[in-house]
Amino acid sequence: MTSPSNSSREAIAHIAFDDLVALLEAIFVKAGTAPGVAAILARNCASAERDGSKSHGLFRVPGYLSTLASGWVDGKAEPVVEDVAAAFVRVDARNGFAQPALAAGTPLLLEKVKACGIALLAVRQSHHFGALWPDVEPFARQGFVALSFVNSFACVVPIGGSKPVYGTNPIAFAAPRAGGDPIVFDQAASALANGDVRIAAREGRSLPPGSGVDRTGAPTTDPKAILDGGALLPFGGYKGAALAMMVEILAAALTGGQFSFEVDWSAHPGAETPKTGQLLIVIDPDAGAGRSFVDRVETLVGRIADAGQERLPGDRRYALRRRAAEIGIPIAPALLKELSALAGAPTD
Ligand SMILES: NC(=O)C1=CN([C@@H]2O[C@H](COP(=O)(O)OP(=O)(O)OC[C@H]3O[C@@H](n4cnc5c(N)ncnc54)[C@H](OP(=O)(O)O)[C@@H]3O)[C@@H](O)[C@H]2O)C=CC1
Ligand SMILES: O=C([O-])C1=[NH+]CCC1
Repeated sequence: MTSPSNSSREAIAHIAFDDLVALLEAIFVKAGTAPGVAAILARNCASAERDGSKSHGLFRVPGYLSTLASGWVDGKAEPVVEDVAAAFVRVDARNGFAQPALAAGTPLLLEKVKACGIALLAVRQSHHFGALWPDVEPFARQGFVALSFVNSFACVVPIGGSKPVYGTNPIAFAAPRAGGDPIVFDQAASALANGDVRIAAREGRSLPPGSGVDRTGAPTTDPKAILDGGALLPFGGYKGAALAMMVEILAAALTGGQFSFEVDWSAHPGAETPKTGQLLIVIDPDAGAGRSFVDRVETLVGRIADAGQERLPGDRRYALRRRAAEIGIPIAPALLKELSALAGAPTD
C-alpha cells in the first residue's frame, strides 16, 4: 500500500470522518472480522488519522490485514466478561482485538465505578494495535478519570541491557475539566513508538540521540538499525524504564496476559499485532474531592498556562480534530484509491 507517511509529497484530498470510518469498516469486514469488531477498529483507526496520531492511523491498515490473513488474531472472537469482585471486571478477549473486549466490559465497569468510586477492567489474550487515548477519553467526557496501560512486543532494552524485554508500553490518562475538552495524555514508555521508528525508516530520517541501540548494543540514531536486530531505549533513562516495567506488571502480570517478551508470532508470518493484555482504571472524582474536582483541574491548567507552557497534551489532537470537522481528513489520493479498492468500492 502507498505509505500514508509519504502523503505530504502528493496532492492532498480530504475525506469526511464518517466516510473514512465506513471505508475502513468495509475493509476490515472483507478481511474477515465480525461487523461489530470492524466498526470498533475502523473508528479507532480513523480517529487516530483524524487527530494526527500518524503512527496508529492509516499507517496500520496493512498490519491489520496481514495479521488477519496470518491467522494470528481472531477477528470474530467473542470476549468473555467476568464479574470477579466488587470493583474488578475481567475480560478474556479470546485472541481477539482489545478494543471490542474493552467495549464488552465497559457497562459492568461503569456500574462498579458508580457503586464503588473506582473500578478496574483487566483484559487478557488481547491484541492492541492502536493509539491508547481513544480508550480513555470517552470516560473523561462522562466525568470520570481514566488510566490505561498496554504492553506490546519486546523491542525496548532495559537500562544497561542488551536484549529487548519491554514493549513500547503506552500509558494513557484522561481527566475532565471545567473549561474545555478533557485533559488527555497518551505516551509510550520508550523514546519513540515503534510505529514512528518505522515511519522514519521509510522516510529516510534519522532519530534523535537516545532513541535506541543497534544489534551490537551501540547507541544509534538510524531507525533501520533499531528495527534490524537493534532495540529502542526507554524514554528518560531509568525513569522511563521503571514505567515500562510497571506497564508489564499491570497489563500482563495482573491481567493474565502475556509479557511483551513472551509474544511469539514466528509461526504466523505477517503477524504484527502483539497478543498481550490491557488494564483500565476508572475513578469517579465525586468520591474524592466531590464536585470541586473539575474546578481544581481548571486552577492547575490556568497556573500551567501562566507559567508559560503553550499547550497541554491533547491540544494538538483537538485542534486537528476541529480542522477535520471543517474540511475533512487530509489523505493522499493514491492511498484513498487503494483503500477504496480494498473495500471493494468504486475507485473513480
Ligand atoms: N498499542 C500499542 O501497543 C502502542 C501504541 N502506541 C501509541 O503511539 C502513540 C504515540 O506515542 P508517543 O510517540 O509516545 O506519543 P508522543 O510523544 O507523540 O506524545 C505523547 C503525549 O505528549 C503530548 N505532547 C507532545 N508534544 C507536546 C508538547 N510540546 N507539549 C505538551 N504535550 C505534548 C502529546 O499530546 P498530543 O497528542 O496533543 O500531541 C501526547 O499526549 C500513542 O497514541 C500511543 O498510544 C505506542 C506504543 C505502543
Ligand atoms: O508503535 C508501537 O510501538 C506499537 N504499536 C502497536 C504495537 C506497538
